[in-house]
Amino acid sequence: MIVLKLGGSVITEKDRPETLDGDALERAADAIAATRESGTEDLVIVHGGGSFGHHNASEHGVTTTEGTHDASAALDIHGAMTTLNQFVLRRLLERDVEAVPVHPFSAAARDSKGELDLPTGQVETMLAEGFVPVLHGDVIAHAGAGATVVSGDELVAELARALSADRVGLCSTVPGVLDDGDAVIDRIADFETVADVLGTSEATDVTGGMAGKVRTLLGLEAAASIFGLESLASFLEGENPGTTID
Ligand SMILES: Nc1ncnc2c1ncn2[C@@H]1O[C@H](COP(=O)(O)OP(=O)(O)OP(=O)(O)O)[C@@H](O)[C@H]1O
Ligand SMILES: C=C(C)CCOP(=O)(O)O
Repeated sequence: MIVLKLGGSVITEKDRPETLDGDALERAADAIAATRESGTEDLVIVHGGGSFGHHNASEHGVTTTEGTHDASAALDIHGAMTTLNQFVLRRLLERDVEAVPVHPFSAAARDSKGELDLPTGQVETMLAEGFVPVLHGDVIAHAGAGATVVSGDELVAELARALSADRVGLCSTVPGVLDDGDAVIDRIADFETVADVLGTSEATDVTGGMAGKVRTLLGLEAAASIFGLESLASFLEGENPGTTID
């Protein structure tokens, strides 16, 4: 079983609020549809926010740790993410991928230490019935903090653990994690050796950019790959393009 994240930076124009990158989303949907035709592996998709969600969260001062008790602020962030989710679902459905939504705001929560609790029974039943569940970064209730952001990367990690994923892929706007000479780093096994080159996102991003991504993926049992859109098809066909985090 594969857990795949479509980075918000790939499927949107991240520096222009609420702007889809329609071409990139179509290319991603084409690659997914092509492997669904031939493949039998279960697939769970998570997408990030890009220019949907991060701008709204930033305007309301909401991050993964700073919450809000203002329901309209939470709905503003959630609404941007469900709008993007509709675009993603539609492009997949147009290609006969049986994609169905799972909205984390209604399914997950954090405890007072910020630990994510994401029940996955519904995702497992969807998979067993042949659907492709599509989750997304969102706001979720957070004990003692109101509602905070949950990143697509956190959801990927939690799903990979709970569903014992065989493969985890993060399709981003870069061909992998880059070193200080902009070459793709093949393999990352610990945070400290790459900490100096890991930055945040160049665009508005409340969830930590590449540094947050690597940190989240390092704790996983399954190896994870970070790669660019040009390598999505090869990842889905079983290769390990870009950077492997294990
Ligand atoms: N060493 C690095 N190698 C590659 N990218 C890096 C590095 N340091 C910082 N970055 C930044 O991280 C970005 C990718 O992180 P980002 O969180 O934007 O990705 P995403 O998951 O695709 O998007 P989103 O968080 O919106 O879902 C790159 O576009 C780049 O600007
Ligand atoms: C900002 C929100 C609501 C979602 C963030 O998800 P990410 O783009 O995966 O970090």
